[in-house]
Amino acid sequence: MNAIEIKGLTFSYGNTPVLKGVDFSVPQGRFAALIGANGAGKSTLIKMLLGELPFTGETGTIKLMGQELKQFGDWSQVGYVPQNGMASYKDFPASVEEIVQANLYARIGKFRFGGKKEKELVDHALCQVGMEPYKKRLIGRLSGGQQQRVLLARALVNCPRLLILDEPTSGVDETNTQEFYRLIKKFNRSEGMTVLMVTHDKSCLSGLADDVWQVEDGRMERISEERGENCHGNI
Ligand SMILES: Nc1ncnc2c1ncn2[C@@H]1O[C@H](COP(=O)(O)OP(=O)(O)OP(=O)(O)O)[C@@H](O)[C@H]1O
Repeated sequence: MNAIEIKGLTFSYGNTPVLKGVDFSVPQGRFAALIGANGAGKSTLIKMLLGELPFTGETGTIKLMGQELKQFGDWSQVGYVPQNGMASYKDFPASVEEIVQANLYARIGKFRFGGKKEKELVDHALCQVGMEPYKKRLIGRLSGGQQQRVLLARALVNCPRLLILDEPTSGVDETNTQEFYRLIKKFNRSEGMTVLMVTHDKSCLSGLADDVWQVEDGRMERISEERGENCHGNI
């Protein structure tokens, strides 16, 4: 099954077309990278996948885990790490553990606070990314690379089947970038977690991504693969 399947997708901001008939799929368990020039439409595509932009069936189809986006409801299956996720929240008054736990509200419910089980899940997610020792610290008092690791823990706390990352290491130094990629690859391989990562860092892709897709002129083309049969169109 494809974790992501997009057919004939078009999207415009006002009268400006950005996506002009995108065909794209990521089979479950695979690691796909998305590259393309500034303004090519990568983040727009991610926003559409996350249901953050208006979408009508007339402009193509998006399926997540085999379900039409409009019907898809279990967002705990999807983890998301944004670009420079906490950069505009320097004084955000929440601790690392609160930031991660916030992603558990769907299971905690509106009327109570997280209990022992939720605290264990948060600790586990923070341990996985090496940030458990910082759990009481305010998020704004961490470095950019550390904040991105916390956002990765936040994405992982629900054990998602699909992890989407939008330039997760922009502004992160080389050593921490490599460590970040190593972690993502580990979850992809050991947990079978499907990964879609937007990146400008082409040098990282060898040995990391199974497929590399390029967005150009509103369309997508698969330009390379490590495991697969052909280099164009859907798998
Ligand atoms: N909210 C918006 N309203 C109007 N136009 C937008 C909006 N957001 C993005 N755009 C335009 O849509 C196009 C695609 O933008 P998008 O952010 O998807 O590109 P990108 O490939 O992610 O770029 P980058 O690599 O710079 O992050 C760009 O021309 C951009 O200026």
